[in-house]
Amino acid sequence: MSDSNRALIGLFYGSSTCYTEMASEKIATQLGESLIDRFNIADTPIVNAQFYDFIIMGIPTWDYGELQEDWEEIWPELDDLDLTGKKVALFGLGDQIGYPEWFLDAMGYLHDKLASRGATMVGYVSTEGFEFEGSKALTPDESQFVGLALDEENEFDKTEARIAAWCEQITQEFGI
Ligand SMILES: Cc1cc2nc3c(=O)[nH]c(=O)nc-3n(C[C@H](O)[C@H](O)[C@H](O)COP(=O)(O)O)c2cc1C
Repeated sequence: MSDSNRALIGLFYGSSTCYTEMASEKIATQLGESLIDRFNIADTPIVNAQFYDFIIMGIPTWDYGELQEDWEEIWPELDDLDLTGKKVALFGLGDQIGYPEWFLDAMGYLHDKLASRGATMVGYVSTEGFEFEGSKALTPDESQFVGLALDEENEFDKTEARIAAWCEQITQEFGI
């Protein structure tokens, strides 16, 4: 894709049963399709994220606190990214009732990896209203998740409002 065809924001997601993919569509609709190029990491090399100054990444947690399989496969490639000067916002999908001790863990792993590659991480949200026992996706004071928290198993009815509020938040934090 040439520079002139590229949108402002690059969104990269992995998804095994399509929930993260559907959330990525809703986020693109909310922010405006013309602002976003959306990629499934199963088909697009993650190094392409470097073309964008504003990056969104979506990751579900699987198998008791593990990375979703496509993220797991490309994980070593994240070490080659230079994200200096880039702003990155994450969204994570999980199940706070089925897996309360590992809620959204994978988003936490991705957050720490990208921060170590120089990214400025934005898009944190309050944990208020969620019920879980443990999560690797929390800020040090445990008051916030390090990205948008979505639970399509138990709180699908809250997803739309959560996405709308978060998109407004990251638009401000991106400064676009
Ligand atoms: C076998 C299995 C294991 C899961 N393990 C976790 C987990 O450890 N932590 C969590 O927060 N959610 C867990 N989930 C919930 C998924 O993250 C959730 O279903 C998510 O929406 C899947 O997203 P995807 O369809 O994009 O892959 C698990 C779901 C399944 C079916």
